[in-house]
Amino acid sequence: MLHEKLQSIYDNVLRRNPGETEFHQAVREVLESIGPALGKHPEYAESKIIERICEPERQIIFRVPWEDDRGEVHINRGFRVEFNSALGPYKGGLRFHPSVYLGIVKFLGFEQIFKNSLTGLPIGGGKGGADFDPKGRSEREVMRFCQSFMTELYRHLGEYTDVPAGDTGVGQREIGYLFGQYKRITNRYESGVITGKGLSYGGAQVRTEATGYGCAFFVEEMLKARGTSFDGKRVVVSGSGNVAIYTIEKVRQLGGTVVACSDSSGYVVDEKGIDIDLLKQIKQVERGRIETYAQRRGGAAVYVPGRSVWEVPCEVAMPSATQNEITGREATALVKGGCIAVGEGANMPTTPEGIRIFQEAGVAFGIGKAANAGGVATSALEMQQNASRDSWSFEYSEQKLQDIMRDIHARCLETAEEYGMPGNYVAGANIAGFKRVADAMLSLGLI
Ligand SMILES: NC(=O)C1=CN([C@@H]2O[C@H](COP(=O)(O)OP(=O)(O)OC[C@H]3O[C@@H](n4cnc5c(N)ncnc54)[C@H](O)[C@@H]3O)[C@@H](O)[C@H]2O)C=CC1
Ligand SMILES: O=C(O)CCC(=O)C(=O)O
Repeated sequence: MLHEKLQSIYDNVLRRNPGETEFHQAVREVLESIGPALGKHPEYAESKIIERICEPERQIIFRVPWEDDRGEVHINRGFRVEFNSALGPYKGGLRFHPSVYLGIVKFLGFEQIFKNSLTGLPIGGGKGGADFDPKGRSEREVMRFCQSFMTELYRHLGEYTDVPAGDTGVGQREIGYLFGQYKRITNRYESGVITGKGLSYGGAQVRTEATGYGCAFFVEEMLKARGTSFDGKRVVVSGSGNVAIYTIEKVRQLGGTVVACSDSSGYVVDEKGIDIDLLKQIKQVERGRIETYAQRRGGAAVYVPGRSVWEVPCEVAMPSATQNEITGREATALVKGGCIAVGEGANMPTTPEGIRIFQEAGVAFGIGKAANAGGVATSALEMQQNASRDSWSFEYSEQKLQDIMRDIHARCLETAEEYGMPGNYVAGANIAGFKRVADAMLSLGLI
């Protein structure tokens, strides 16, 4: 239930952004949390801070024409939503996936405002992407697409303006092509204009691993707060992309056993624990399907096509694939199967009903904007290194990431406690993330 004033703001968001259901969901979740902060700070309402936060500062939509290997012309749609720059340049990834439309980019950009604020680092919120499907495309086709995408986007970017990175469908390969085209068009070696770069041309140690490692560190803190640890825990991770792979790797180092992971075609169960080297070979080198993993593991693993990985019982669930993958049905099954903690590596992977079920069952629920903030935080560290023409060691960078995740965890818990909702990471993350942005917006005046 929303407070009357917040309901009217939400109704206005629905009216002004018709059909953008994922954006509506993301806004509602934040509005449901921040009521108590508004009670303590009437100045936010007086200056219409919430109405302003819900309206992007700028939305860019553009045509992306490109030619495939047979000479056929394709037209895709590109997006960049520059949501909020009160804390720093717009910062957030690019998603290449056929499902991308304005509502998805706006939900991701909106989440990014609060996530970036929670890191404590000087980064605003933005997100972008295209309805391009890289699956099945050749190297050359992907390169031509990235070049055409950047040929329009470059004019909106800059290390002090807007700094993209990767997300679903955009990894180090695509970042290389995007940065190469930016450099070519502008004739500037402006390393800090994009993050997630390769180590040979301005990338930072640990950025590739950061979202998954960070999520594992966050869950470790949640478990510690409940007097337990990953040690001996049975863990399920959805997806098998960037976030999933490094979540699996770190969970194993922390003593847990990841028994299942997935892709959009199905899932694999490997009771002895997912073989991370094999998974990396299939997914990162060969860009193959998860079914191949079970084939190569012989009898040790089983492939289950076309079903949700959330039917596999576990003590810790780490959704790392896509939005709304855990609905009320999956959450109920997870609780019945003995799940005690959830760490969201993906953005908004749990529906509002799923969140309610976890919270009512007393499951430690680590919301994505806190649990997966390690990726963007390490991007901000990459920007710091680029600005000072420096590069830090892996060990130093990983320690920084772990410290940041511990701080975020502590901030969520302290804020939830302060506002009378102890242990509620959703409320803690939303209120703490919101307050920092709101205070900066008040200081900057009506802009
Ligand atoms: N890359 C990053 O640094 C960050 C990513 N995220 C979020 O994490 C999630 C995953 O992103 P990445 O790992 O970067 O993307 P990716 O493109 O590397 O991997 C995505 C994975 O999800 C799987 N997947 C997609 N749709 C699926 C479905 N319907 N059912 C089952 N599996 C499905 C794909 O098969 C693939 O294994 C997204 O929600 C993204 O927004 C969040 C924070 C940072
Ligand atoms: O590293 C970044 O700038 C963005 C990461 C991202 O897209 C996310 O946090 O969802």
